[in-house]
Amino acid sequence: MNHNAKIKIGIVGGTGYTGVELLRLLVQHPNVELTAVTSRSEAGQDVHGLYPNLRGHLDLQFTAPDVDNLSQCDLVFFATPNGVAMKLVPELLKANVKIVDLAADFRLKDPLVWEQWYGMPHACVDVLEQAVYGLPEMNRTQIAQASIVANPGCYPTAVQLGYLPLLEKGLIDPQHLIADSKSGVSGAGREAKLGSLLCEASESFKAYGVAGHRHLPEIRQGLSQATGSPVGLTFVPHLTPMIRGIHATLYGRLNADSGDLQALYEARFAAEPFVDVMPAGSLPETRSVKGSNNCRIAVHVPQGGDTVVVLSVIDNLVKGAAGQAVQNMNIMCGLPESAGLNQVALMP
Ligand SMILES: NC(=O)C1=CN([C@@H]2O[C@H](COP(=O)(O)OP(=O)(O)OC[C@H]3O[C@@H](n4cnc5c(N)ncnc54)[C@H](OP(=O)(O)O)[C@@H]3O)[C@@H](O)[C@H]2O)C=CC1
Ligand SMILES: CC(=O)N[C@@H](CCC(=O)OP(=O)(O)O)C(=O)O
Repeated sequence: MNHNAKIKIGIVGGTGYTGVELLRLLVQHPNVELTAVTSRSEAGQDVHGLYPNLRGHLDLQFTAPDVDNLSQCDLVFFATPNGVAMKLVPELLKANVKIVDLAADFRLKDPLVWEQWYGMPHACVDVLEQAVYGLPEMNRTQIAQASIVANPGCYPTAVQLGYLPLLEKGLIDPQHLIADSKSGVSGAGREAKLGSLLCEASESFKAYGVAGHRHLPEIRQGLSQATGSPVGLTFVPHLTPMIRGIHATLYGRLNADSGDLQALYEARFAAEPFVDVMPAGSLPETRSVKGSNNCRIAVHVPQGGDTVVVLSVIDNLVKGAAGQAVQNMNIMCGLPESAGLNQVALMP
């Protein structure tokens, strides 16, 4: 790709929380030009009319999601509910448009598993086969060659990054992994839902999806790739009364000779621009990554026992969605991986 010409970008689903987060990041990206931002409900309206944070940064109107219009782009992000992208992507790929899907349409390699968890048959199994799972810390080389990237889910990003070093080295029992994970309410999207109301979600804390959450097969698929064989995982998500952030507390039973885990984590992520292994004994906070594309990780072995506890935090809308999507775009387009992604988190 010619680095002097700006990459023409389309966003399908520009009114949602991940859509506006893509806009926040991309208006400051040096190598892109936003050419199409879609919304069915806001078509014809100024984007900055809905999101005043973009006033002075973007002069564009929402348009209806039209394939002919989107085909003029070099790369299109889908920030839409599950099941939307798979209907439009085949035509866009034929028009040589690269795709990053923030939804789950292309994340699960087995179409029957997808149907089981998402309740609908897959619309383009051939495209599913060519899609690359967009966790750069695992699949960077394949992402660089991909026409279509499946951006990981928010919980799966925090959980997989936290477990990878231990599983790659075979240091924990892969059959009894426990991922106790908490998310802010923006993880549920902008659409009106009872559970997202202030009076329902604030000043309270609860688990959900204990019997089975659709991120379970996604995390299992990624961790099985890391170990080379199926893993056993108990994944319990929780809703916390905050807007952004994911905190995953990950447990594993150590094998006898596990060695210096702090050194292992530091070495595994030394070259990763967006994974910060914190000093021994640290307790990462979600606010330390709020608004940034970082994952901060700390590794503990309480009382020197046989259980390792890994703490992994991300912003669900950034490393868990839009930031990782831009990171994938950078890799796919041969740009510096950190281009447009150097935001420092907001504290407090
Ligand atoms: N929120 C988060 O933290 C994360 C979300 N994701 C995933 O990213 C995707 C987007 O999430 P989020 O931004 O939270 O969702 P929202 O509900 O906030 O936004 C959805 C967007 O999609 C558009 N849309 C809805 N239906 C269609 C359709 N049939 N055709 C075209 N556009 C449509 C909506 O606009 P309009 O109706 O006006 O067209 C809206 O802009 C989802 O798949 C979600 O699971 C992934 C990781 C984290
Ligand atoms: C707090 C909350 O509701 N979180 C969402 C997950 C976030 C997400 O959007 O994940 P996908 O991209 O895989 O759909 C949930 O549990 O359904």
